[in-house]
Amino acid sequence: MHGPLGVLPLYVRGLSFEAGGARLLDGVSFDLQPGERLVVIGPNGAGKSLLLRLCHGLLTPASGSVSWGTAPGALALKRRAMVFQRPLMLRRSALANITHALGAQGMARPEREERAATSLARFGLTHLARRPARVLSGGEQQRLAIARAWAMRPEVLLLDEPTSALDPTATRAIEEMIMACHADGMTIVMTTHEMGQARRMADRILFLNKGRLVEEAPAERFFTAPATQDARRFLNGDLLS
Ligand SMILES: Nc1ncnc2c1ncn2[C@@H]1O[C@H](COP(=O)(O)OP(=O)(O)OP(=O)(O)O)[C@@H](O)[C@H]1O
Repeated sequence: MHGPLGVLPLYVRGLSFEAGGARLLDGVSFDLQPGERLVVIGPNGAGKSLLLRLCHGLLTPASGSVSWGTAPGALALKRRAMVFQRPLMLRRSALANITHALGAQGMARPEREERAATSLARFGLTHLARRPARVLSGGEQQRLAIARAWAMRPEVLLLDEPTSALDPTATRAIEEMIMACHADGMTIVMTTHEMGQARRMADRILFLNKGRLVEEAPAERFFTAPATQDARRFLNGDLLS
């Protein structure tokens, strides 16, 4: 999945974001290497969603830079996909939501149909193909959103709290899908509130607090021996936003 013009590594340097006169993200720097599962955690309002949105180009930084590999801009955008907390579905069938997204990327119709069907089958969702996407349950919609993202064959999948509105069964299904995307070669960046999920999913942790990157560490080390007092307090449930 990584062509010569890939989007990785990602280099984020001194990234800041301001709104309403407030500095909401302040000087965040990190790298992302191919094949990683990077999980961004931190209290409410820490800036996790902002960081993902800035990385995906949905927001413009006040200062600093986001630099995605060597692929030129338009191609780099095609090579990453973002999944939101509440999926955006068009008023059409589950299958058509995928074919539409592929069409928007310029894929020819016969290939779109085949790719969309393959994607639903990959995740055991074929039975939903003809159902209107908007009447699917929250968990089904999120599974469809990930199948749609997978269909684009991105190098990088960005997920912003993909399970926060879901029950434990649906959460497990989504986690398995994300792991399957990773097994298929995609690099994963996700935010979560749920520390059990962060432990299950992460190779590496970025811990944000009040718009700053407080700690960056391999997941095992972060959870067994956090280096900062803020991270220790957060893991003990004592650090509130
Ligand atoms: N476009 C915006 N304009 C003004 N303030 C914003 C904007 N987007 C986010 N914020 C504020 O920036 C801060 C960080 O928001 P962000 O959504 O990134 O936090 P988060 O870490 O994802 O939190 P949560 O875990 O609650 O989702 C919050 O105080 C939020 O209210």
